[in-house]
Amino acid sequence: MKLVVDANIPAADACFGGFGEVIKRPGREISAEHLRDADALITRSVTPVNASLLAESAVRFVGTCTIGIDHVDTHYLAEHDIAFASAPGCNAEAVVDYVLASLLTLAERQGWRLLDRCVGIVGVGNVGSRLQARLQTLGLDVLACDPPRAEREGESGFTSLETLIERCDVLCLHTPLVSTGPHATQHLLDAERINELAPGTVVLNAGRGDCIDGLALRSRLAGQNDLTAVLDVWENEPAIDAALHDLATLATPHIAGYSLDGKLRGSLMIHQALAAHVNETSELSLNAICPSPALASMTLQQALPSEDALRLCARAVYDVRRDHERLTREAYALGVAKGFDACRVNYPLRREFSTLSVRLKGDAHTLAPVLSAAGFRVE
Ligand SMILES: NC(=O)C1=CN([C@@H]2O[C@H](COP(=O)(O)OP(=O)(O)OC[C@H]3O[C@@H](n4cnc5c(N)ncnc54)[C@H](O)[C@@H]3O)[C@@H](O)[C@H]2O)C=CC1
Ligand SMILES: O=C(O)C(=O)[C@H](O)COP(=O)(O)O
Repeated sequence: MKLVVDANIPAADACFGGFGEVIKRPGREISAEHLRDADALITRSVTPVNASLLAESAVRFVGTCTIGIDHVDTHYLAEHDIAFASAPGCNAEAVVDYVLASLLTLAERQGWRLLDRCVGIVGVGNVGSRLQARLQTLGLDVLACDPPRAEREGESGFTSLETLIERCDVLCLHTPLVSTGPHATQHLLDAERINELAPGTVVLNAGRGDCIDGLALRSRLAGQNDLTAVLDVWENEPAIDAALHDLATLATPHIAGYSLDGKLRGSLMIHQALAAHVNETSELSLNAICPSPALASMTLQQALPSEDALRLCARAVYDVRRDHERLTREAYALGVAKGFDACRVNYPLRREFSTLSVRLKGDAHTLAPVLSAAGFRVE
C-alpha cells in the first residue's frame, strides 16, 4: 500500500509505516499528482480533500487526524465509496487547556478574577462540554448554547446565543464550520451580534475562523477598542488579516489543539481506523508513541491565592503568551502567511495539564480542589 501523509503528523512512521510505503508531504502542498497511485491519504486540516484532489487517484481511504472535517468533501467520498475517518475529540483537552491559559492571562493583565466571570460556551460538543465541566467544577457561572443539541436533547441546560451575548463576560466559540442548513455557523458572530456585545466582553474563538465575521470584529476593535479578542482561528488561514491580528489581545496560529498528546491521539485514531479498514488488528497504544513529559511533577508548599496557583501550574505546562509572541515575531520576520505556518510546523513540544502532578504540602493542601478542577493531577 502507498500512503501519502501530511508531514506535520507526529509518529507517522509508527502509525502508518506498518501498512506500506509512507510518502510525507507538507499538507498545503499535497496535490492530485502526488495521489495518482496512492491507496491512502492521511491529512490534518490544511489539505482540501475533494474531487479535484482525488478524481484521478486510486485512493480508497482518507483519514484526517483532526477533529474538524470542514476541509473534507465527505459527500464526494461517500459517493465514490472512499472510506473516511476523522479523530473526534482527539485534541479537545488541549483546546480546553488553551482556553484556561488564555483566560488566566487576560485576568492577570486586566485585573479581574476568572473565578468570578460568567462564561458563555457556543458549541458544546467534545471541546465545549469538557470546557463546561472544568469551568463549572471551578465554580464559574457557565451558560451553554448548542441549538442542534437542544433540538435533540431538549432545551433544558441550553441557552440562546442572544442570551449569552446579553449576559456573559466571556464568549467562547467552539463550533465546527458549517456553511448551510438551519444551524449554519458561517459568520455565526456577524456584524449585528458583534455590535450587541457589551463593552469589556472577551471573545475567544478556537473553533473555525469563518464562524466570526472578521471584518466586523476588526471594525469594532478599531473603532471602539472596547472588546478583548482572543483568536486562535482566522478567516483565510494562513493569509490572515494582519490588522485584525494586531488588534487581538492574544493572537495564535491555530494551535489551540496542538498538544503532543492531542496530535498523537489523532494519529493513533486514524491508525486504528485504517487497521479496521484493511481488516487488521492493532496493538499500538498511546503509551507506546507518547513520551513521558519533561515536567512530570512540581511541589507547592504555600497556600497561594487560588488563581495565582492556577496560573503558576498552567504556565509551567503551557504558556499561551509564547505562542502569541512567536506569531507576532514570525509574521514580522517572514510575512503573515509564512509566519503563521512557520509557527505551526515548528511548534514547540507542548503537553496537557493532565500530564502534570502537583504535590501539595502544608497549607497548600487547600488548593487541591481548584487544581484538580482545572485538570491537573494532584498528589
Ligand atoms: N483551534 C483548534 O486548534 C481546534 C479547533 N477545533 C474546532 O472546534 C470544533 C468543535 O470541536 P468539537 O467540540 O470536538 O466538535 P463536536 O462536533 O464534538 O462539537 C461541536 C458542537 O457544536 C454544536 N453546534 C453546531 N452548530 C452550532 C451552532 N450553530 N450553534 C451552536 N452550536 C453548534 C454541535 O451541536 C456540537 O455539539 C471542530 O469542529 C473544529 O473545527 C477542534 C480542535 C482543535
Ligand atoms: O483538530 C482540529 O480540528 C484542528 O483544528 C487541529 O488542531 C488543526 O490542526 P492542523 O490541521 O492545523 O495541524
